Amino acid sequence: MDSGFNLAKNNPKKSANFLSKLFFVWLIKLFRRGVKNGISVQDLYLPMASDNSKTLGNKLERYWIMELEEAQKKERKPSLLRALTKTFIGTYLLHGFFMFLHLGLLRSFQPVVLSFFVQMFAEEESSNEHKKTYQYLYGGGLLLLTCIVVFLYHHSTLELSRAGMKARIACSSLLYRKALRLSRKSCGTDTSGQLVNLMSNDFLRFDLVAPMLHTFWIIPIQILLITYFIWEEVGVSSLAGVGAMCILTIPVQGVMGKLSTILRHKVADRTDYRVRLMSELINGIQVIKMYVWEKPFEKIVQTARKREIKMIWYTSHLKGLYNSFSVFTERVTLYFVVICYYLLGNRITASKVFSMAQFFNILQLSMAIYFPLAVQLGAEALVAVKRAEEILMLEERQNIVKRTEDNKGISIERVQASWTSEQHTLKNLNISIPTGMLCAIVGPVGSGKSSILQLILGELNYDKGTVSVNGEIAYASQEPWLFVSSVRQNIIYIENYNKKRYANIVDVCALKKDFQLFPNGDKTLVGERGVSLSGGQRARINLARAIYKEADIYLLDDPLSAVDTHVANHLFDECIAGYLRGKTRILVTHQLQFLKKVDHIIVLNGGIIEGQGTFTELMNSNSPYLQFLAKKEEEMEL
Ligand SMILES: Nc1ncnc2c1ncn2[C@@H]1O[C@H](COP(=O)(O)OP(=O)(O)OP(=O)(O)O)[C@@H](O)[C@H]1O
Repeated sequence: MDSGFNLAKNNPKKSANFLSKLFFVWLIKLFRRGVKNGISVQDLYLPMASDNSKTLGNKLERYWIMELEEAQKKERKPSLLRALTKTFIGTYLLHGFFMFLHLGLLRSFQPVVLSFFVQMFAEEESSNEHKKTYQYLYGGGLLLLTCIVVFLYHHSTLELSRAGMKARIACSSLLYRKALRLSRKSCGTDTSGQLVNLMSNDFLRFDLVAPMLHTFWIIPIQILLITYFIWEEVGVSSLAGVGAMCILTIPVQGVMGKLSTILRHKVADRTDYRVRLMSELINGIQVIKMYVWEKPFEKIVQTARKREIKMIWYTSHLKGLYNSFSVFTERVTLYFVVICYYLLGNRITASKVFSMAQFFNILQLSMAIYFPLAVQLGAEALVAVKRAEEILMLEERQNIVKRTEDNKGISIERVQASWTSEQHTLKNLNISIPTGMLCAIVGPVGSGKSSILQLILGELNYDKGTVSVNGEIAYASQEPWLFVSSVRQNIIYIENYNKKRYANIVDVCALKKDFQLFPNGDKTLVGERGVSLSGGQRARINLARAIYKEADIYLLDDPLSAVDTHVANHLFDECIAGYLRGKTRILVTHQLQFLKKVDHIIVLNGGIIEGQGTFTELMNSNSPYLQFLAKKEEEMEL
């Protein structure tokens, strides 16, 4: 549960002065360390306050909630893209303007100054009296222009990438928060694979796409400006070059953009499937090894990976094909212009060819590299946003916990709830459990016992009736859940360690003897998902974690079935009926001997309450399920 370290070094950018920021001097220490020893996670600085995941997550969440409300009012689909735009538009536009300055304006002027500079060395200019002064002037201008372009380029690209990084972090934070609120019903779908893939893969596109997005409006302006400059240099011949450049790039880009969206969707789906498959395999690795199913499962994974790689192969080839276009576009266009200019009877000079080579180099960079890259990354980022939207729209847990002063621990009235749209799992449920009562839920397999606990936890949403729960809830699941850490950490979980309480709980959960058997007592490490423990030990540690939490209501899903009768009696008498006395408790169980000791029993069958009351009341009313349990017990005793 603990990542093991915290970043401790303050970010030097915070205290850096203007010059240090301008030349990135604040980073030199880190680079030096990197050159000497390589950089490890411990060397990294604390993020700036404005890059903090909590701050960014809060900001985006605010706009996302506003977007949800607006979409509901206007009866349209909510858009994460709109929320993202509202969150980051300020800084993004400012640095977009700086990008326009260097990419759109200053870069386009560079070849013009270069042309003047080259002209100063041409023979016919030798008569010019101020030739030297102009040479210095244009040379200095060129140098100054290059310096400004370099500074603007680095700082605006860095800040725009930072905006992309912020969008990635904010989206990851928003999805993480959503994942914690998802109902069990939503978790049952393909969600976990999708979440992992989105956070580790899809959202990375934001960092890359952020500096590129401005090219959508800057490049058309740049093209107009450069076309004008080329026109000034070579007149009508410029159209041949710009036309050739447009033909070689725009249609290809359109096709590329469409194809890359389709392929990205396919790759993402196949990666989701593989990640889900792998996580299921790892979860069930014990069973797979036990039945020696390694080879067939290896084949399944290989097939999934092959299908994924096939799509990645197509994407890479498409990228390769397009990159090969960019290599000859610049030369071909320059060739067209020069030939056209010559055929129209003009004389070609060095200043014209040099400046035009530069103009076409810029055009080629923008039209054949930046623009298509922006189209491709934009399409991929859009797919990521759409996929994130799907998760953000999934059903959430209902928060039904109330704190009222009345004596009602749990009250469920006329509730109808279902996991799927086809069938109702719980029907017309009426339960009232006063504070401090010990209530047992019994019923055949699949009758809905665990579903009632999920309903109380707010994990199963209901479409009719009311559920009110008065107080804090602790829950012990039917399937024990353990994480990789010490046994003690598995029990205290996220609560504070209280020696006395902990010792009591170890005692009532019959764990003392087990701790003596462990090599390091309760400090023994639990292996991945508790593989080094027996089923009974896992169930008791899982129960102990729920009991350790100071709560008003304890929901215990069949904790006694994984242990022998002797231990089950100890758990019931010492823990459930003893230590937790005075708390509201719901115990799911199949064991008749405990039903005699509880205050209230609910008999469930097919999602309907077949009967409820004390043990004697139910036996007197000939409850079929209790009769069945009693008969079974008699048979066992014989
Ligand atoms: N997370 C879930 N998603 C979809 N359906 C579910 C989910 N959990 C339970 N169900 C369905 O709800 C019905 C009731 O299941 P539930 O687990 O509540 O029964 P149960 O009485 O606790 O059974 P058992 O004694 O085996 O634990 C079953 O048909 C089951 O398939």
